[in-house]
Amino acid sequence: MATRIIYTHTDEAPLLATYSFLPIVSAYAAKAGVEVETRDISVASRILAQFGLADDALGELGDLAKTPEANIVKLPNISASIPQLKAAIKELQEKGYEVPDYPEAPSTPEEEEIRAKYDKVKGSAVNPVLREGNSDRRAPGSVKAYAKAHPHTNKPFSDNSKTEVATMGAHDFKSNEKSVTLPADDTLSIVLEKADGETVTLLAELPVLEGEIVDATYMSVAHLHAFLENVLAKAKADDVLFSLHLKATMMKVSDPIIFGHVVKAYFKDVFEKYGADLQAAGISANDGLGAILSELPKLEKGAEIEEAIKATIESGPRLSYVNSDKGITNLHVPSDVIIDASIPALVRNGGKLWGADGGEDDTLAVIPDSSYAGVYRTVIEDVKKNGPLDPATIGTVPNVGLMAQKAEEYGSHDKTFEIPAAGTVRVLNKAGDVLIEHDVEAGDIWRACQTKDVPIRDWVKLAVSRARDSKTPAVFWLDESRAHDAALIAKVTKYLADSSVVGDTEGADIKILAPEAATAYSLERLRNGEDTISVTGNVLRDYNTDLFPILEVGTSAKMLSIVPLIAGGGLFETGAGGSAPKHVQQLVEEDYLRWDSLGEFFALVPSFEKYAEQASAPAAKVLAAALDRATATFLENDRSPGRKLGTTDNRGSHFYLGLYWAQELAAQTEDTELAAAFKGLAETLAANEDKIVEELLAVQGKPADIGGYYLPDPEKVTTVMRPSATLNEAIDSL
Ligand SMILES: NC(=O)C1=CN([C@@H]2O[C@H](COP(=O)(O)OP(=O)(O)OC[C@H]3O[C@@H](n4cnc5c(N)ncnc54)[C@H](OP(=O)(O)O)[C@@H]3O)[C@@H](O)[C@H]2O)C=CC1
Ligand SMILES: O=C(O)CCC(=O)C(=O)O
Ligand SMILES: [Mg+2]
Repeated sequence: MATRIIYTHTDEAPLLATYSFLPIVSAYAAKAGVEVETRDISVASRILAQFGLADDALGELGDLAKTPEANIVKLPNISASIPQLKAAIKELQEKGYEVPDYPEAPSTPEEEEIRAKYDKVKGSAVNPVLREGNSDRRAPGSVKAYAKAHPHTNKPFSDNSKTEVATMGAHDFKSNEKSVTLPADDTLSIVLEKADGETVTLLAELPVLEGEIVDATYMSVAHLHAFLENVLAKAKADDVLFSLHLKATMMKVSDPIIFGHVVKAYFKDVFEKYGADLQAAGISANDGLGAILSELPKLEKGAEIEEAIKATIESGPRLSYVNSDKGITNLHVPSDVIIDASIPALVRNGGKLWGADGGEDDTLAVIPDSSYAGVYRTVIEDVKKNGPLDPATIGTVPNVGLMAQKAEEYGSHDKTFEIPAAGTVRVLNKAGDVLIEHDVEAGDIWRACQTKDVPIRDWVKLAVSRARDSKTPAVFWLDESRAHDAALIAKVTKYLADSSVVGDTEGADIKILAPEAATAYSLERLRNGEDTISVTGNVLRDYNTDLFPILEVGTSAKMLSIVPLIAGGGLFETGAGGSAPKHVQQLVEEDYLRWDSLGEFFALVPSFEKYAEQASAPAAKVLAAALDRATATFLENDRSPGRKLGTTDNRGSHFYLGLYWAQELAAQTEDTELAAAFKGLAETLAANEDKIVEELLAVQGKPADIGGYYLPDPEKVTTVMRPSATLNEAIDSL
């Protein structure tokens, strides 16, 4: 397979930005003989692929990620909740694609098959496929320097702030966890023996490898209900906003169920009275209040139910709102409030969220499972006690995350079950021995997780090499009182002592601390201006790489996010954040895109470097070095998009990056042919700066037509995202 860089087409804001930025990248790369191709892994394209109407680009890239040739630049994509999936299906149908409706309650084999296809598209369906390596995310030095010179505001909590985290702490995933490390390759099975003696096979075959850690746990639904009743009463008594924080996208099986329980608990009276009507109409609380409200007009008692819902909101604990103007509550859509981004945004905002009237207030942040809630609780307590973190002076907390081969909770979906009847769930080996068992009740959410040994070794090795290379202390965030973590600690300790795995650890400062202690330790160092690498499992990888960047540099979009693939290739993620749906809304309303592509700029540097190595193409290295210097100039000159109309937006930021990059290429002496090729463009762009900026600003302020949301029209988007004829001509004639 010829070496090439695959630049992914995804969704929402990063997709729009791609229409502006990729023409520049492709033109520059072509001059250096670097091949850049695109693959469409948007949610729309993945739906079409399931029904044979588009290529299976994700499948292709998943295979590629397992080879040394892989060089993939992966932009953030939508991890679709059911309401988003249905909206995408509707848009495709309206555009003439023959894709079936989403079967809410499949009753025939054909419907089951359709449902299974959509389940492959649902939730976080891209990242786990491409992430065939562990994760190295950090704020580049230039970004830290920029943040220190131009600190954003982390607001203080008020003296009597009532904001706090509520979590179960018992009878939840954390407290019920059991773990085993497999002594040999095996095939496990998961069975439920019901109280009446009948045996149900939940999963017939679960192949495992020697040294693999398998754990299982469950959340008791009865205790979840009791907890929710308490927290709803507490939010009401304390007169704070009630907000729920889950990861319904990544935890696509368990968390929508938990979300549904919260919706049902908040609207308890409504569900007691009208639950049967809603169920009969195929309306699921798991899809959120938004989905319920939009289906009500079709119901005979629709108006009555809507009144009851309104009355509950008025009399119940005050809800936090995602968009007060549009009446979108925290409980509207399971994917609107995603914990990794939502809690850091809350901390940055002085512990306040928004209420029904758009005013800010303190909140009771509800995180049902206690596995990682303590991290956020520790941060909130720290900020309450010591004041906000000051971006001008604090250090940094980079992350090395265990992620490969669907490690831990984020790979648990095919092993997660809403238990149909009381009994005992058992994990058995092939010989029939019981490895793990739990007594469960109907409705409990039971799940198993797998963590393979090869990724663990690779992760420990990566942590040590990052600690050594950056001369930064590293802390493994592992809790010996948690069964899974205890198994992991045994391996970490073993591999740290094995130089054949980690090389020389001389001089590397490495600790193991439980997550809360690790948070406190890292925060103390952070306040002293010191850096501490967090070495974590997959969930804290996700949480920490939004949390610390948002507090340190204002956003996780500016992160360097590298996935050294175990097979030798490279996956370069662009930033650590998501696809910023609010940004699309702004573009459509006023032709202004505030998406910051720094993550893309940073990802391309190591991607070109990798290409240089893979294809023995020194010109790619020159391209990388020039881009790196151009990005530094870009930051020095403050060329990132502003937030408001009338300033340089995403498109203008690409012009400046293109200008600086061309100037760097023209000025370098390593590859004189390349320098000559860019001389003219660098001059043209510099000479036309005012004209280009004017052309880019001229379009702002009016609605923009992109011809769709999930599958926008490429021609229309091109027109919107490339509005400067002068810039286009210069780039296209390179
Ligand atoms: N790697 C991936 O593929 C990821 C995908 N996702 C997906 O993204 C979607 C949205 O998730 P959400 O939790 O809202 O998180 P986002 O990171 O998309 O958004 C949170 C906020 O962060 C800011 N932000 C994020 N990226 C940028 C950027 N490049 N430039 C400027 N600001 C940025 C925006 O703030 P403001 O509005 O103030 O400008 C945005 O509203 C979901 O579908 C989710 O599943 C989420 C995380 C990672
Ligand atoms: O895949 C997803 O849904 C989100 C991924 C994410 O948030 C992350 O990796 O930081
Ligand atoms: Mg994340």
